[in-house]
Amino acid sequence: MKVDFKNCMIDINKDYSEELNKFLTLFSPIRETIYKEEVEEEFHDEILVIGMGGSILGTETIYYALNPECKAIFLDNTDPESTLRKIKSLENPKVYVVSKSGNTLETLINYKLVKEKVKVKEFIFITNGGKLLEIAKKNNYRVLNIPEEVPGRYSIFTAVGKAPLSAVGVDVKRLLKGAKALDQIDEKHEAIKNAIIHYLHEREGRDISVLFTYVEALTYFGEWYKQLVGESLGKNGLGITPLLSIGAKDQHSLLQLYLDGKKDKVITFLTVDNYREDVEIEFENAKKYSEIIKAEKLATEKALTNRGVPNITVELKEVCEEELGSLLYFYMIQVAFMGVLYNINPFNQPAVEEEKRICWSILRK
Ligand SMILES: O=P(O)(O)OC[C@H]1O[C@H](O)[C@H](O)[C@@H](O)[C@@H]1O
Repeated sequence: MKVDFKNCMIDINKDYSEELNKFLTLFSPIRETIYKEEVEEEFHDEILVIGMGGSILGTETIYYALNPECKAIFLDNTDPESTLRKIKSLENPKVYVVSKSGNTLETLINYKLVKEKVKVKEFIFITNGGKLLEIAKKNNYRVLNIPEEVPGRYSIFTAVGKAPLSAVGVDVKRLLKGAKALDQIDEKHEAIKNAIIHYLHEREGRDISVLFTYVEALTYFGEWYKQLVGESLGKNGLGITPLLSIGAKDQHSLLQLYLDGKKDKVITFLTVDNYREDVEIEFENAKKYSEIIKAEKLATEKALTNRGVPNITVELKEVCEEELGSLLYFYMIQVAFMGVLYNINPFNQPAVEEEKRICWSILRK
């Protein structure tokens, strides 16, 4: 992957070595995960993953981006229509139940529903404790653990992602290879630079981070990015707001706002050099279909730049395991380093506990 900062419209003129040293200590448990290759699950032609937030979004990101042959269904919410439609489509799945705490309400109820309604080939629990570990022990399910010091939304390179992804045939070693390719972390690292750029813009009031993906296969990456940014940085009245847009179609819905609305945004284009599918077609001077969306992205980039809207382009060679491993690791570095710049803990999410307490009390009335 490569990052183009030419339209970032801000100068980095401070030494961040002190913050970098603090970051390297903070980030070390996450760095360790990309060097552990132990988890390889047997391939199965139908899997179901049950989880929430960091326990499922990374796996969905990679699955939906690569779109492997094997069928995978994800229960990541409690919407009855969607959940029951998914459950009805299952025949005899291998089921991964993923929850670091083991106490997440949605994961517990979705496990119970599947246990009662689906003929399951095998349950594998990826958890460190709580009610789920008790259930696993009682039913003698296989249990995989997550390094305790790795927060959920940074855990894609642990068994959380590696187990279900290897079960659907994703080449996890290539995923890790992509992350390792970005593991020489110094002040010149592009993720560190991108962190400082977004931090400095936020300090000047540009606190909305628009992820404008011109690759529909990376839509779920946007969901993962939302949680990573929202939960890591939204503390003590601080943070930036992640907003997902899909190119080229959002040029016809949100671009007016980005061009002529409040100047409170930093746009990140997410593109590929090579689309995995393409077709020859003559249209104006274009000879291939992919030339259209590339022209649209370039035009949008120029229009935003002409209006003084800061924008950065992150370009993957194409959507593949290595590039996805690099992309996820890039943003984990960026967001964790932004936590250091804000002097907050990017790895917890204390505020969400209040909602959970209230919900359990409602259900227990
Ligand atoms: O993995 P779990 O313990 O089930 O947690 C799943 C998710 O729920 C929590 O409430 C947090 O919002 C997320 O950071 C976490 O990823």
